[in-house]
Amino acid sequence: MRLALYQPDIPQNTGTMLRLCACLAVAVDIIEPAGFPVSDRAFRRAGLDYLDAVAITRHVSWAAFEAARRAEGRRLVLATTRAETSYPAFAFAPGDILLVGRESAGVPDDVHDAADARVTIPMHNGLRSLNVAVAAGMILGEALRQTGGLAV
Ligand SMILES: C[S@@+](CC[C@H](N)C(=O)[O-])C[C@H]1O[C@@H](n2cnc3c(N)ncnc32)[C@H](O)[C@@H]1O
Repeated sequence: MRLALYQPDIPQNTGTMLRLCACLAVAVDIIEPAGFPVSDRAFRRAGLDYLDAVAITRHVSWAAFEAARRAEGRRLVLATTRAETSYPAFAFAPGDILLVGRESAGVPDDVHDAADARVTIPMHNGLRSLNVAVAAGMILGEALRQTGGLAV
């Protein structure tokens, strides 16, 4: 299981997700451009703990990420409010990449359409969305539970 961040735009959310992935032994893909510097040096300068415990792969663009993913034959599962499949009802596989969108704008339509599957966290009526790091934590937890990845 991997977590991919589509053009992350809020450093604090990214820090939270990197820490989550360090603690759960999940590798992270950062799809650039990001809204802030995402180099190792920039993360260290920001005082990000756990950096040595998480495997981060940076991709210069969506196209570069897609090329790498397809070469590895991994399924892409998009977390989105625009899906009908509730995440616990989805059958995750160990090689899946869970993709989360920008805090400000989610993902564009072409990225939405490129995903092999789309899952949602059902929410109370009329509410817009969860914080991206919270959504990532909930879905990753379920995906790892299903695939036996919680025993790190
Ligand atoms: C704050 S939301 C983006 C909101 C944005 N205004 C939109 O319309 O997509 C940031 C990301 O968190 C994830 N997310 C938030 N709430 C979610 C939910 N209920 N189900 C699945 N993913 C969710 C998605 O990956 C989303 O792209």
